[in-house]
Amino acid sequence: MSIEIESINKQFGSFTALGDVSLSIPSGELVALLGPSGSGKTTLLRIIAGLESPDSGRILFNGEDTTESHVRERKVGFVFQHYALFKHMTVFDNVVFGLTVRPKETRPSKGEIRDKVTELLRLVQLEGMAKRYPAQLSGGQRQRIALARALAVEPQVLLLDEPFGALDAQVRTELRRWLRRLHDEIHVTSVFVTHDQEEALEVADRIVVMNKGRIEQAGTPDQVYEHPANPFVLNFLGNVNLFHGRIQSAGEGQPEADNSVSYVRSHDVEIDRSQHDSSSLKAEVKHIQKLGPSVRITLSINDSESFVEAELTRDVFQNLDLQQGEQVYVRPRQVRVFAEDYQI
Ligand SMILES: Nc1ncnc2c1ncn2[C@@H]1O[C@H](COP(=O)(O)OP(=O)(O)OP(=O)(O)O)[C@@H](O)[C@H]1O
Repeated sequence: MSIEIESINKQFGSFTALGDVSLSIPSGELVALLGPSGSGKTTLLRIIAGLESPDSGRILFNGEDTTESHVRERKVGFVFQHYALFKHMTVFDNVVFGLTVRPKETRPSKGEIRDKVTELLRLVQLEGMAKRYPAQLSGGQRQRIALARALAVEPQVLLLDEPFGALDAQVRTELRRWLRRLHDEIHVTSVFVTHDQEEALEVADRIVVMNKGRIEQAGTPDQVYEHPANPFVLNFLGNVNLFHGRIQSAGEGQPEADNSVSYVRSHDVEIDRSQHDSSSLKAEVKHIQKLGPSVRITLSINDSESFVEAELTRDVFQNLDLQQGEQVYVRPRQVRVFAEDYQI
């Protein structure tokens, strides 16, 4: 089922939660709504679901206006961050809940329901757990059961609001890979909300970057990462350094614009012991912070007030054998230039 979001506006009092948001989601796509807290992701998701109505604009499912139709008629499945399963019910009963509450005429037979649960538990890789209670499952397993429950009613659209937000980092990583594989298997049009750029980059077919109730950019993970439309997107998808005016990057010509701001991602800053070329800037190592597989170095550029952050792999850091207080050279590998007046 395709989703068409047409010029959606939503105010809460005088606050604009969504300002003229339009987006086309083709059938079968897995889309991530990515943005900082308060950017309007959940509001948009709730409007797609029919849990909230827009002040103006339309939502079309397969070309049909659903704006007035009730949440039950929209055939959407939900998974929320804290979608508590019914504690007193087994996994089996939780998964089939949406089917057993249907009127008799449309309710599947007991045999059909049993087959369905077996199939769904296979899909979420929790075969053999039908008789357990939620308290006997891990957080990650519970979210997979929540997903099985959402899928039981054969939704045309699956909406996920920070589905792995409450889980620890390792389980989160496992589950997002698993969600990607699951989507490759079932191809249901899915929209998931996240503020975690890594999660969006890894899972989604397309990322919609939101900020202050507007869409800053929509594109494939490669497009938004490699060709950010503006400094907000660049900054949100990785740490950046900001230089007023022009700076030269290694291997590239000098940027043209005069009143421009240059942005360099931390992992695009190279540190050398000797001056490489005219793009090298002399700097002092101020601070070294080890972050698992990478190391973040803060440097101050000599004869200026500017600080630069460089992110190095452990290997590169160890080879350089950097010490706090040392004089080195920094070289931006890739510089992106945007007009000065853009606010991050
Ligand atoms: N029912 C409401 N009444 C008033 N303000 C609201 C309501 N719902 C949301 N808002 C406001 O609208 C803005 C957007 O909220 P929304 O939940 O869509 O953001 P979000 O991007 O999903 O953020 P988060 O990642 O923190 O959940 C926020 O500033 C929020 O306070």
